[in-house]
Amino acid sequence: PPPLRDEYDFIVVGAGNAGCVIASRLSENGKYTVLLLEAGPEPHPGLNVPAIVSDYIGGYIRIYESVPQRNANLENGGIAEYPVGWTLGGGTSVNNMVFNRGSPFDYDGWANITNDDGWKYSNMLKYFKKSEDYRGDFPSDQHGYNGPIPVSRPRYAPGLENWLEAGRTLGYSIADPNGPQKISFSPREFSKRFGRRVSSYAGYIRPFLGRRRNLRVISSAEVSRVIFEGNKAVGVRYSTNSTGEIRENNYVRVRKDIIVSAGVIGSPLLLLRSGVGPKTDLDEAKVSVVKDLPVGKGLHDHLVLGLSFVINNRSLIFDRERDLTPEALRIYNTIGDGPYSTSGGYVAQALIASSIATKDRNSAWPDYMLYPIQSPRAPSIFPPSEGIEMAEWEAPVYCGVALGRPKSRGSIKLNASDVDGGPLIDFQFLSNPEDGQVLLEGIQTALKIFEETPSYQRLQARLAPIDMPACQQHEYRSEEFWKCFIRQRATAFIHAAGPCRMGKGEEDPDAVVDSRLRVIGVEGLRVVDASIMPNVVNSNTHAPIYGIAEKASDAILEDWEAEDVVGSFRFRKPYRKWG
Ligand SMILES: Cc1cc2nc3c(=O)[nH]c(=O)nc-3n(C[C@H](O)[C@H](O)[C@H](O)COP(=O)(O)OP(=O)(O)OC[C@H]3O[C@@H](n4cnc5c(N)ncnc54)[C@H](O)[C@@H]3O)c2cc1C
Repeated sequence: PPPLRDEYDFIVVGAGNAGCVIASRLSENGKYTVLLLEAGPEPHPGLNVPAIVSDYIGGYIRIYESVPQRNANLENGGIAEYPVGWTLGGGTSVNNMVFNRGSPFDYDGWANITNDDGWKYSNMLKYFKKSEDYRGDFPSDQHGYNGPIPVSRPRYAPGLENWLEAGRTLGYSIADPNGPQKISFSPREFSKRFGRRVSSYAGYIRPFLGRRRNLRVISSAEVSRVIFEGNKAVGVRYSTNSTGEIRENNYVRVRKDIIVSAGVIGSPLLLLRSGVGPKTDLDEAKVSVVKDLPVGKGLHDHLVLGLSFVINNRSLIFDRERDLTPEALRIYNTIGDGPYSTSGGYVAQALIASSIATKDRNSAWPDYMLYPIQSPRAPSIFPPSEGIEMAEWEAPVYCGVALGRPKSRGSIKLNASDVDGGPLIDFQFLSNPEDGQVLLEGIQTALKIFEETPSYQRLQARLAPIDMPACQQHEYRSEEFWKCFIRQRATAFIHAAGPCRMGKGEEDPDAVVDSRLRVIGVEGLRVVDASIMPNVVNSNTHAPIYGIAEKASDAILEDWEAEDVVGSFRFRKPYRKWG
């Protein structure tokens, strides 16, 4: 790698989904020096093989826990686990790779909130296209074909046809999951090439390592503070831990901008520890205040729960023990498909609008997502299938029910008695009752799909009995029962957003960054990642973050190119005077 300098034009904190895009784009034209600091290590190559990610993921995530929630996840004491990627590539090195861009209404809503039409879907489209190398089932002018992130889906997709047929029966169209979102059923597409994961690190950074002398990447380097002189961010302190030898208090200075892309927990935490946040909270934690801003407020996440069903056909599930055979490995290595290419049996999804969307006059804007998981091993956020009684020819499948446009808002705060320890994360799930209503309607639609459509009736699909003592005072499957079930089971979908939300600027009391993602009221500091979304998109989050980061890179380059022109005039003026 190029030698470490004392000072860089740009320092990017966090080589995750957004950070890799920013560091890559800012170093592309060769004019600027860029340092990319990542707290986690190099990712393990095993993370690239979708079916076996769970064997490796443990060493490459950090798991936070929420404070006990009053209305959600009660079966786990209200504590929602929140894992984040802790490795080069961040979330994109550990996630399930489901690629969904979200609804045009999501982005048009951000344009309204920020008063900046640059965020409208029609203006974001070029950035989505720039990030994408589309190989999916729905080619159109909505897609890019030369970007760093390949988007495709394996042909191996057990149960996909049943799902799509059920959608058609219920009157839904089958649509592109990554084009402008519609109320529809779809196959799922993923950020994979040849059945292998392509993370932000693999797509945006690795091809240029050693080739760009102006780009330096350091892994296992955790930034502890942004350092200010007055209200100007001038550098960062970080510790390194590459060879097991910890070196604290390294310092590096910045000439132009520090871009904080440390993720939805890491970014607000770093800002708060550095003195940017609500004055009362910082005073309580004895952190001296650089700028009083609502950092940490506005945290929210999609809320998800799993329903377990049983079907009569074991060939329609991915069963790891049965399916990962030497022959399957041969197929995977030859054509990049087959059981090794599946992200745990994720094959399809549906996006639907509830009565709440209609009440809000947004009936074309879906607000919940349903997705089948064709596997006995559900993600850890769902209960295991072991307890389900079934015949040997039967198989368990799950249906994920996810709230897409949550209205409840929570917060992330420093723990005042341990500023450098874990934060206090409070999603305030279901504090807005409309969120529970949307989930209830989601459950009802899932039941309709599995119990009332011929494609699942042929599979003799049935709901696995729910044994939930906390809800047994309610009639089984009554509305009250489901409301109780939601409070017991619903948990974080790991798509959190909002604690550094963007807004109109200084006059907007809820905003931390302006629409060019500059931290309000300080100089030389930006935030670019999931935490800037004022309202989370109604979709999985990694495809939208590629678009956000591409747009932000353009804004940063534009701003500094304009500044450099002004700067050169500032420099020349005295010459003219003296001349
Ligand atoms: C298990 C899991 C499954 C998921 N599945 C999907 C899916 O299928 N599809 C989808 O679209 N989304 C999925 N997501 C969500 C999605 O991946 C994330 O929302 C998204 O990648 C977050 O991007 P980001 O840029 O905001 O942050 P991240 O990608 O999390 O990047 C932040 C980076 O900053 C680093 N960091 C943090 N603090 C510091 C510090 N102080 N100093 C230096 N570095 C720091 C972290 O290690 C990390 O690498 C999933 C997430 C997880 C965890």
